Amino acid sequence: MLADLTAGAAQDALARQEAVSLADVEAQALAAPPALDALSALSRGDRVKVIAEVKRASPSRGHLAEIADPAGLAADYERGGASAISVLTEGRRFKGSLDDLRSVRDRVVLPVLRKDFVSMPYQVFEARAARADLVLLIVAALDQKTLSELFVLSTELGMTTLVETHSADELSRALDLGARLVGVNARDLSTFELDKTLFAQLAPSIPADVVKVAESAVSQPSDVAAYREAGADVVLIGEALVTNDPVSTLESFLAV
Ligand SMILES: O=C(O)c1ccccc1NCC(=O)[C@H](O)[C@H](O)COP(=O)(O)O
Repeated sequence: MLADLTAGAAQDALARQEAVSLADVEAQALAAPPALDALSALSRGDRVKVIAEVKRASPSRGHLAEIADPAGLAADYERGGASAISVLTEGRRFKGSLDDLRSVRDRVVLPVLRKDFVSMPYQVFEARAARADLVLLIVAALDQKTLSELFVLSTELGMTTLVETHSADELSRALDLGARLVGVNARDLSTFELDKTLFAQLAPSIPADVVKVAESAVSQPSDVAAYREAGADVVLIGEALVTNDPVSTLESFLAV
């Protein structure tokens, strides 16, 4: 599944490259206003922070929410206390787009994450051209050379990279890069199985100065509390926010 998602996202990026060349998208990226300092926005504070996700659908859950106005939803997230917004831009299975990201960027002042299956420099330039402040790189989807090249490119463009892991080996590959923002996804992206204990298993191996993100599987405040107890600085939440009232649900998660 992860290989299919990554290959599909690359195919779609190559199709967009027919319309806007690599040189043009690079020029747009370099001309964009500077990225916001997402790492500072997400660094450990007294309370857990939330990256709130704009997520219409997913391979594991199918249709989740219509979200006709992604910018309006992001504004609700901002009002509810989110520290950053994640926008799924993958079109085939998540029904997202870069237009969603651009409209969110225009509405909120929070850092915005491009959440996609990135495997090519073109997609990193696109993210910055759309004024994303963060980009996701999934260790399981990339060999170490490609991962490193995309990480360096994202950093050179001024973005923060959320490096996503799902095992001890992937975590060590993320730390080898010098990643400052590391995610542990409870969801196995190939089987969709959720392991809410994975973050607690891997977190002790993440250095104290690395910002730790627990991703997926939050459905109630006690899930946020458990991630926080296990050392999460940040929790990334999608489904629970798009299928419930976003402001009050977010507030309940932040009250733990
Ligand atoms: O959500 C999926 O089904 C999925 C399947 C394959 C690859 C990625 C997938 N989701 C991306 C994410 O990791 C989540 O959108 C994100 O962590 C939020 O998760 P949740 O709060 O459980 O919606």
